[in-house]
Amino acid sequence: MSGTAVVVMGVSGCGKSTVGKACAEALGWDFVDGDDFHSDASIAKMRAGEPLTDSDRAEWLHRLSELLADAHAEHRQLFLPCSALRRAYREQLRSAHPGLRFVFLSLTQDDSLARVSQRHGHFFAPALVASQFATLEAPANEDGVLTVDAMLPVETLVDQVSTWLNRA
Ligand SMILES: Nc1ncnc2c1ncn2[C@@H]1O[C@H](COP(=O)(O)OP(=O)(O)OP(=O)(O)O)[C@@H](O)[C@H]1O
Ligand SMILES: O=C(O)[C@H](O)[C@@H](O)[C@H](O)[C@H](O)CO
Repeated sequence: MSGTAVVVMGVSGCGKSTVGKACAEALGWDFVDGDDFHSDASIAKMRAGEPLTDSDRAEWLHRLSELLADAHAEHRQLFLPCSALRRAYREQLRSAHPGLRFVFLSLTQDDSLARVSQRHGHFFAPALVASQFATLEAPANEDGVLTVDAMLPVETLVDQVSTWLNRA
């Protein structure tokens, strides 16, 4: 699995950071949080309850693509949480890292809203959850994708991801 990178994707509150971090710890891989690559302007927008546009996301995805290209060149094993809501965003990331994999954490809008509303100290405004679902293009029929139920316990999700990676 040398050089494997996994983008943990899905709408806000699906558990990308939690599950990505737990998988990285369990497997001894690197963890880099995609949210750390947003511009200050994008963070301010999300805090204010304003959805990001394609052009807001373009620069962010460009930075993440550079990170993935470096990881590929260095044969780094990496978990990277990134919403990657649209297929075009995923294609952009794939073009930076051949063989890039995605774990899609799937959950309902009600469950996402409940999680985002209960979470404290995070910039993401709960009012934005609906727009996340409006933007989401689920990664059906795409190669290298594992879809999992985001409401399962974290340990179960780590097991599912590890089994999938070991099978490849
Ligand atoms: N499998 C799970 N079971 C129970 N609670 C979970 C699970 N996954 C995440 N959570 C909780 O749900 C909330 C959202 O999780 P997290 O911040 O990891 O989501 P996220 O997808 O990274 O969100 P964002 O994209 O908004 O940063 C947190 O309070 C976290 O503790
Ligand atoms: O693509 C987007 O609309 C945004 O990037 C969000 O999804 C955030 O990155 C994150 O999920 C919030 O914490």
